[in-house]
Amino acid sequence: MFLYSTGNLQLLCTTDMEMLKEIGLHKSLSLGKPSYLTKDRGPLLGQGILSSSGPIWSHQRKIIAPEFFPDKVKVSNYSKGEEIFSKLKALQMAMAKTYIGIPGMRYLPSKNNREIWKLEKEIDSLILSVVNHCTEEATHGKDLLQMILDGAETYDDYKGLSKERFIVNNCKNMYFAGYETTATTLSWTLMLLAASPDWQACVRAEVLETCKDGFLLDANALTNMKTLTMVILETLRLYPPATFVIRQALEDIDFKGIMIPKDMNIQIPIPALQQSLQLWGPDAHRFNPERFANGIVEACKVPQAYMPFGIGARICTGQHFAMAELKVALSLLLSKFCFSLSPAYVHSPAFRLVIQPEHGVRLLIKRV
Ligand code: HEM
Repeated sequence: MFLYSTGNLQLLCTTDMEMLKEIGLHKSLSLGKPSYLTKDRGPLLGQGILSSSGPIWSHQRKIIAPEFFPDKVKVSNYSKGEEIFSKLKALQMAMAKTYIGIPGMRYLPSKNNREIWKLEKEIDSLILSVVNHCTEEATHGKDLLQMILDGAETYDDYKGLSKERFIVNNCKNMYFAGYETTATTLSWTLMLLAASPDWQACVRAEVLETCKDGFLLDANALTNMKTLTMVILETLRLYPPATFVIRQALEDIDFKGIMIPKDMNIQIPIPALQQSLQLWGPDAHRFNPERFANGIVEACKVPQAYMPFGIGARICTGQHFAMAELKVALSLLLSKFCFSLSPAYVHSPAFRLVIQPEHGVRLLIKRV
C-alpha cells in the first residue's frame, strides 16, 4: 500500500487483501467513483453510470442493471452504432494522451484537446439522433434505451445535469463500457489460443461437440462449455481490459482501523493482483486455463484477487452478457477457422484507458 499524488489528486494504491474485502463489502454511497472521471475524463464518460456517485449513480444502476439479462439486449441501429463506435475509439485514444489531476489542463486549446472537443460534439449529436429516431419510430419496445429515457423522466434531483445530458452520457457509457472491453478481450483470447495450439484444439473440439447435429448455441449450451469458459477466465486474468478498480471516499471511511479521509482516491491495480506469484503460484505469468478447472474459488489462494469485472456494489453490470458475447463469437470463429500467430505480430500491451495490443493482433487464418 502506498500513497502518491498527481497534480492536485491524492491517490492510495493498495493490494492489501483485507482492505479489498472491505471495499467489496461496502454498500453505502460514501464510497463512489473519483470526481476526476467526470472532469478530466468528462468528454468520454460525462456523468453516466460508469463515473457518477451518490443518488444519481444509484438511480442509473437501478434502471440499467436489470436490463442485462441476455434476452433483453438488442441492437438498435447498427449503421449509426458503427459510426459512434469508431468515433468513441478515436476519442478514447485522444483521452489516453491526457493527464489526470493537473488543474486547468483540460481547458487548454491544445491540438489534442481540440480533437477531443470536436469528437465529443460529434458523438453526442450522433447519439441524440439515434435516440430521436428510436423515439419517433417507437421501434425498440421496452429495452435498455427506453429504460434510460424513462429514467431521465423519473429522476428530478439533477443538480445541473439536464435530461438530455443524462440520456447522452448513459448511452455513451454503455457504448464505451460494452464495446472496447469485450472487443479487446476477444483479441487477446485469439492471440493466446493462436500461441497455444493444444488449448485451441481442445476448445474447438468442445465447440464442435456442442454444436453437432445442427444444435444451436443457447444459454444452456454456453454455460456448459467448460473449456471455453476456462480459457476466457484465464485471458481476463492475464489481460484484464481495466487496469484499476478505482474509488473515492466521499466521507471519512474506516476500513478495519485504516482511516481513509474524505476525497482520497483509492486505486486497486488489477494486473498486479491477478498475476501475483504469492496468490497464483509460480506459473502466475503463464497462460494456464487449467487453473480454472474447478472455478475461480479453487484457482487462487484468495479468490477476491480475481477482479476483471471489478468488485462490490460497482461490479460490472454487463459481465454475464460479456461472457455470453465472447463465447458466441469464439465458438463461431473456432468452429470454422484455425489461428496461428503471424511472424509480423509484435507483443506490446499498451494502456489506452483499457489495456490493448498496441499494434493489433496479427494472425494467420486457415479454414478448419
Ligand atoms: C470483457 C468485458 C468487460 C470487462 C472486462 C468489464 C469490466 C468492467 C470493470 C472493471 C468495471 C468497473 C467495476 C468496478 O469499479 O468495480 C465495469 C463497470 C461497468 N461495466 Fe463492464 N466490463 C465488460 C463488459 C461490459 C459490457 C458488455 C457492458 C454492457 C453492455 C458493461 C457495462 C458496465 C457498466 C454499466 C459498468 C458500471 C457499473 C457501475 O458503476 O455501477 N461492461 N466493467
